[in-house]
Amino acid sequence: MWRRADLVIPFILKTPFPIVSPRLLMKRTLTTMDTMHHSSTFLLPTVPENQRPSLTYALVVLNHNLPRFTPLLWKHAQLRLCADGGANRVYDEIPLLFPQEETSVVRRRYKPDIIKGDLDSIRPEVHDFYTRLGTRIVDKTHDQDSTDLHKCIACIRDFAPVSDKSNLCILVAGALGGRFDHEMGNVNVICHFSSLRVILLSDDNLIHLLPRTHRHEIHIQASVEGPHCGLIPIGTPSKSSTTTGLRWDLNNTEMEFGGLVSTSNMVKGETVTVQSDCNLLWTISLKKLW
Ligand SMILES: Nc1ncnc2c1ncn2[C@@H]1O[C@H](COP(=O)(O)OP(=O)(O)OP(=O)(O)O)[C@@H](O)[C@H]1O
Ligand SMILES: Cc1ncc(C[n+]2csc(CCO)c2C)c(N)n1
Repeated sequence: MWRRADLVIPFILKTPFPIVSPRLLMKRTLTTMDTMHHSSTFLLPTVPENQRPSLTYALVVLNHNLPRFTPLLWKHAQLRLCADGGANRVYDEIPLLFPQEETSVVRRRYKPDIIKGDLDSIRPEVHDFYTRLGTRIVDKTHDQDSTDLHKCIACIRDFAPVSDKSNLCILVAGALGGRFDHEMGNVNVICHFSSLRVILLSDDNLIHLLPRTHRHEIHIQASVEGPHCGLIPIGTPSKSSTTTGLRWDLNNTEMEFGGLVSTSNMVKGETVTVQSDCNLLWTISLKKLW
């Protein structure tokens, strides 16, 4: 659980996926490589007892169309940030998801803990509204070399309590389907913070990184996601990727941009496993339920 004091006391990052040398990595691959589990239970209205995640969630709202399931993410999260103009989205769009309720009541219920960025997009009335509610507004105008999302993830990484770091999961709402430079900037952020679990979300898609340091088990929540999926080598070509549970499985397969990348693939059952010599992006379609 985050307390206010936790937000102001920096801690040294203890990476959940320690950096290992290629030789050691090879040795571990041949012996035991740790398995990392992934499950989109944060998209379920109620999570069954036997699927309760051991993760702590933080939510970052970006300045693009809010996914309709944002209230669900908000409920799961223990810390809620808006990246600059993301605050306008919470202010304008959350009340539209509750048409039966009074706008001002809904607005007060959805109070971000922090608004962070260069603050060139948040509107003055939105800034005033959340200042009065007690939201911490962090102005970083001088930094024009990193995106507002980058600033938010760095803030969560630096200020989350040490005990929460290894099971911290950051959900990013409104990350896809907008301006392509912003989308690529958002994907770059998950690569930059590759030791953290960061999940990019839109109404239609979910994307996260599968670090090469681990074997991965993805537990498909078929009621909310799939069947369309993809595995994409990002940054460097993969000499060898192997999967189970896909319509078109990879078997020590090479992948690279300009050659083969696994798009338009499909999940077959409840579990997909992935192992690769490179970091891969995992993407899966979301169902139109909300
Ligand atoms: N069209 C979009 N598609 C995807 N993500 C977006 C889009 N617009 C904004 N974002 C995300 O929301 C964050 C906040 O955006 P905002 O519009 O407030 O500021 P910006 O000046 O456009 O972004 P930045 O300062 O990060 O370049 C951005 O850092 C980015 O991650
Ligand atoms: C090579 C290079 N390309 C673009 C930018 C501009 N830029 C990158 S992130 C960002 C957002 C700040 O909120 C801005 C303006 C830069 N600095 N360096």
